[in-house]
Amino acid sequence: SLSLFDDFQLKDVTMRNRIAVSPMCMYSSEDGFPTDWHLVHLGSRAVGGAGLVIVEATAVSRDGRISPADSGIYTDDHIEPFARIARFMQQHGAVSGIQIAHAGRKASSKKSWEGGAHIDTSDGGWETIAPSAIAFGGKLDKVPNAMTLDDIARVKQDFVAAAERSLAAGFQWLQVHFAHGYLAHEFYSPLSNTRTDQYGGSFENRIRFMMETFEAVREVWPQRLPLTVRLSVTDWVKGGVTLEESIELIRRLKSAGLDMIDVSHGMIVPDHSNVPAEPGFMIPDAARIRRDVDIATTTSWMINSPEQAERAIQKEQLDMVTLGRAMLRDPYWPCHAAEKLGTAKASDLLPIQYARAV
Ligand SMILES: NC(=O)C1=CN(Cc2ccccc2)CCC1
Repeated sequence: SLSLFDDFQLKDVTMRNRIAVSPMCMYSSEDGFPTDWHLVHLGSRAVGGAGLVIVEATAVSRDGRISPADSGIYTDDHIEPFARIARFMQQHGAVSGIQIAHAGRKASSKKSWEGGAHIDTSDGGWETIAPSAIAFGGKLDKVPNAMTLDDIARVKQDFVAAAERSLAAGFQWLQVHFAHGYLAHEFYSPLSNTRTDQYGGSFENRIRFMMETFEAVREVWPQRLPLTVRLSVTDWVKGGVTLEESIELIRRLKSAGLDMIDVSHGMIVPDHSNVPAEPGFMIPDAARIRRDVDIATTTSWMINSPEQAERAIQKEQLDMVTLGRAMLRDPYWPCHAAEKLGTAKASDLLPIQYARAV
C-alpha cells in the first residue's frame, strides 16, 4: 500500500514524499515583497525534508491583500525575489509551490497577531470589493463595494497575470485560493453573494467566477505542471455552501483541468463554535471527495502525528498531507517522521552539509 515517504508524481512533477507545507500567511512583507524572513522560513522547511513547500497566500493585486504586510505578486518586480526562494527550495529537494489569492471583503485588515480588525482608509487601509455589499462581520465590519462586471473582469485578469509571474519566478506548482471566506468563496456562498446578475443566485451563477478564473489561469499555466485549488467545501451553516454542492463544483473543475483539490472549510462567517475540532477532522470529507470525484486530494487541519499522516495515505484517504501549524513548530517534521515511522532515512532527506548529523 501507499506510504507517506513514497514518491508522489502529479503531471511532470515528482515529490520525494507526500508531505506538503501549507501556505501560511506570514504578514511579513512590504508592498508584497518577500524578504530574508521568507527565504529562511520557507527554505528551512525545504531543508527539513518536505516534498512540497507552498508559499503563503500571495495577493494578485495590491487591494487584494488581506493586510498591508501580505506577500503579493502583482508587479513584475516581485518575480525575482520569489525566484530566489523557489530556486533555493528546489535546490534542496522540495517542489516549489505558491498560492495566489484575493482577500475580497476581508482585505485591508491588520495582521492576525494585531487582532486582524479592518484598517480605516484614513489609517492606511483601503476600500474593499466583494460580490455584494455585505460585511463579513465581527471586527471585519467594513462594508465592501459590490463589484461591477468591469471589476470582475479586472480581478480575473489579475489572477492570470499572477499565474504568469509565478511561472516566470520558476514555481512548479500553483494553488488558486478559493477558500476561507476570501473573494472567490464570497462568490460561491449564498451567505455573502446576493447578486441578481449572472454571478449570483443559482449554483451555476455562484460558481461562475471560480470557473472563469480557473479556466483563464489553466490557459496560461503549463499542462505539464500541477494546477490546484484550495476550496472551503462547507460553510457549516444552514444556507451556506454544502459538501454535496462542492463535490459537483470539484467535478467541473476537474473537467476544466484541475490536477488536485486541497480540501478546506469554513471562514465565511465569524463564528466557528460549531466546527468539529479533533485531529484530522477534515480527512473523512476529503476521502469522500477523492473517491466520488476520482481526483488527487489533500487536506490539512490538525494533522500532527506521523502515524496519523501515514494512516491517511495507507488507507488511500489522501494522496498527500498538508501540514500547517505542525510545520511552524518543527521545520524538520519530515525527518522526525521518517525516524519515528522507520519507513525512510532522515539522512536521505537532509542536505549533504548535515549528513554527518544522523
Ligand atoms: N490566508 C488564509 O487562508 C488564512 C487562513 N487563516 C485561518 C487559520 C488560522 C489559524 C489556523 C488555521 C487557519 C488565517 C488567516 C489567513
